[in-house]
Amino acid sequence: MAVPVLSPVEDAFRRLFKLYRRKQPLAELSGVLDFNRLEVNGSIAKVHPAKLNQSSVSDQDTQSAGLQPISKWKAYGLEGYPGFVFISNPFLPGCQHHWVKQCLKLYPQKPNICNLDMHMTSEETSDLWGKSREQLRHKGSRKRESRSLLEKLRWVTLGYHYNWDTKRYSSDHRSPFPTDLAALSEHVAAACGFSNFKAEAGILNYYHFDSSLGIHVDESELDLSQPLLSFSFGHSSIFLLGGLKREETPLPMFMHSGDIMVMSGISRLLHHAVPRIVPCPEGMALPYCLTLSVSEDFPIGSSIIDPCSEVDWETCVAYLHDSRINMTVRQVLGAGQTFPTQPNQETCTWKGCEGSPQQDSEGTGKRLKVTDSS
Ligand SMILES: O=C(O)CCC(=O)C(=O)O
Ligand SMILES: [Fe+2]
Repeated sequence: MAVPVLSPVEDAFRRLFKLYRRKQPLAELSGVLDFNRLEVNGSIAKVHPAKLNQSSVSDQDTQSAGLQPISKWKAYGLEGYPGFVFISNPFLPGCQHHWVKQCLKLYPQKPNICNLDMHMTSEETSDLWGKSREQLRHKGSRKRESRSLLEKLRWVTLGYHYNWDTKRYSSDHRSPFPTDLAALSEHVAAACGFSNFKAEAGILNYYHFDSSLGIHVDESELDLSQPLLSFSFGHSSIFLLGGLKREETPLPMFMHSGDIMVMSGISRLLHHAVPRIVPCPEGMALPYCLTLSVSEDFPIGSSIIDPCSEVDWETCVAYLHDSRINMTVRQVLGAGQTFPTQPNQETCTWKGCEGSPQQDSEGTGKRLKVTDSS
């Protein structure tokens, strides 16, 4: 006889996740912390300025990665969340375009891996950009069923490819990590005090207005003493930052285009989720910061930012109309560390790590990916 599966007791995190994911009626968002509106809602949590290492990266190097000088960044910490740093859009005008284009045009290409590879041939998944451009251009006038391949993209893995089934990385499942994204990540990590951070794995998540990402902890990396970096572009999201235990009540906050989150120390192991994508605060088709162009004196030739042509940007804009892209970057191995020879050998190098499996929103340990509500 089949043993009935008991559904887990609904905890505070799951309750809030469902509340914010709900479409009808939409949840009241006044309790969601907005780092751009601290004068209005700063009392939702105790927010304080985060101390950055201003001399860790030269102004020339930050500029080359499309970032403002570190001295100009608005960076915040949260009382009760040691190691958590929120950097409110530190990108220079027009420089987010490069990262959006890379996420749509370059990073989905082989040898990187994406969700479409799971059920399509390599020929079918080659040149997603070229195959989607026309459809994206006619987005306004077409039916929902005719989503382009780019709009069917849910995730891309870079560097050490995260294995969604085993929830592990391995030495033989790796491709070169993009050098531009490594430089951006290493500058941000250095500014937050992690000058030897190595960008080794990336997970890019692609969301639409009906997408969410369930409750989970990122703990598959073997060196958890290094931070996890998260970069957001396009429409905004509600991000729920929970506790070490899955059921603890999370703090809801907005992530807008250009915002960066750094999770380190204890915060590296906190549960989190993205229940909902919401239109950018300006209520426009595109966040205001994405309508800005690169300034005339930007040193394009000596930058890792490759200017996005007008026609490429048109395709990006059509895609971003109802989308959000998030890039997370992780260091997998500590200096001199290697992968365990036996699959179950514990090698985690941070004492806070208990090595339990990544959990999805149902707490079943199933694969965790961006999903769309039907
Ligand atoms: O999209 C986000 O903001 C979060 C992504 C995330 O948590 C992950 O990729 O592990
Ligand atoms: Fe995560």
